[in-house]
Amino acid sequence: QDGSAPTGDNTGRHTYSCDATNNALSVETSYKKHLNGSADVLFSVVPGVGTHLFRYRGAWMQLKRERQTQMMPGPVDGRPFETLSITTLARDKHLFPVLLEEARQLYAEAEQGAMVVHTAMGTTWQRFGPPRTKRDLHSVILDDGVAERIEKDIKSFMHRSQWYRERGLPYRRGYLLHGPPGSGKSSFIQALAASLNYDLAIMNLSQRGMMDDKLNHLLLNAPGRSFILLEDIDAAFNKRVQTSSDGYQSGVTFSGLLNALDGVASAEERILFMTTNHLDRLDPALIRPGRIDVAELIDDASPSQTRKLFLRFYEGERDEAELERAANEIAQLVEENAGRGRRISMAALQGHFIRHPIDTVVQSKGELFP
Ligand SMILES: Nc1ncnc2c1ncn2[C@@H]1O[C@H](COP(=O)(O)OP(=O)(O)OP(=O)(O)O)[C@@H](O)[C@H]1O
Repeated sequence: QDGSAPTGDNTGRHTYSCDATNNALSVETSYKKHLNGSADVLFSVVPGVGTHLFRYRGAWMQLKRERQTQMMPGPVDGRPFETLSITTLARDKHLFPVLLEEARQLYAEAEQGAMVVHTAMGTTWQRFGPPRTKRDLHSVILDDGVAERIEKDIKSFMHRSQWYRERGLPYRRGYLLHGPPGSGKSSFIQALAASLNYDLAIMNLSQRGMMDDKLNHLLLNAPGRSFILLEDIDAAFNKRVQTSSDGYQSGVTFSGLLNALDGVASAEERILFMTTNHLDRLDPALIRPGRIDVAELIDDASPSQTRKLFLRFYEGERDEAELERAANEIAQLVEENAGRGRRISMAALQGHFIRHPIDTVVQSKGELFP
């Protein structure tokens, strides 16, 4: 470390130079903060800014890493532009395509099986931590037919770019998932994106400093091949413009959201998901083709979801007939309580299954509806 202030930003990616001279290595640190407050820190040693010599398949090559003062514009993460130049003797130049192809493959392997999550920071999108392991779509259990309907719709949209283009329509689709907390809205969107090899760009409209113009800019400059997720959209306009004690203003207005959704059409595909716990608080003007094309209720646990979640959790721990009996018993309890207007979220059911091994899960079922 050369004692200078780290370059970087609040995403947690910092680069410290080991040495100001050439051939220096840099240590790149990235951290990912979890919701429970814990953090993972990763280090990697990379060639620092300057000139480096290395051997590749018997040939000497020179790598020059230069950093410009300008920052990368648009949906990337505010890092400076860099140029990497590789030089070798003319007799070894056939190795360039080999080296680039190997680099491409290594990159693809590292990203495979993982999805990148971007979050909105100011007016740019930033990668949120290292790529995440993809969640299996079948691990999110929605009520019968719901997941299949959404999946079918989105796949059909993905095959219709030509159709939209020929009719001069903006190539966009909007989905609204509404329902109580802990029903799997966010988990499903994340798993669906992963299953279709898309990344996720998450934005919360009520986050500090979010204003109409920022929202518009972020939507227009969303990262490529990503689902955009606007969380808790109702929370935003209930507050209107707020000024906190430090004079900081934030607030997205309803007309600001409509403008951003309708914004200047680009040829790029846009797949937008919105979630809310309160459908009744949304203005019907939102539900219009191009803004929200498909709205689905993602509700508290149904008896069928309860059964499936149970079987997924305890699969293989008893013989099938015994598991079926236990699953049905819990599902029946959920059904009886629903009849009395008492519902339970999938998140709460999951919590119960995590707390109890198969031996105690049925006898402690009373805890589900205290
Ligand atoms: N339908 C489901 N199937 C499997 N797991 C679920 C389901 N619903 C919720 N969970 C589990 O509960 C937790 C919370 O779920 P999630 O955040 O997706 O809910 P949500 O509906 O988006 O909630 P909120 O409205 O509060 O954002 C996650 O750990 C998830 O695995």
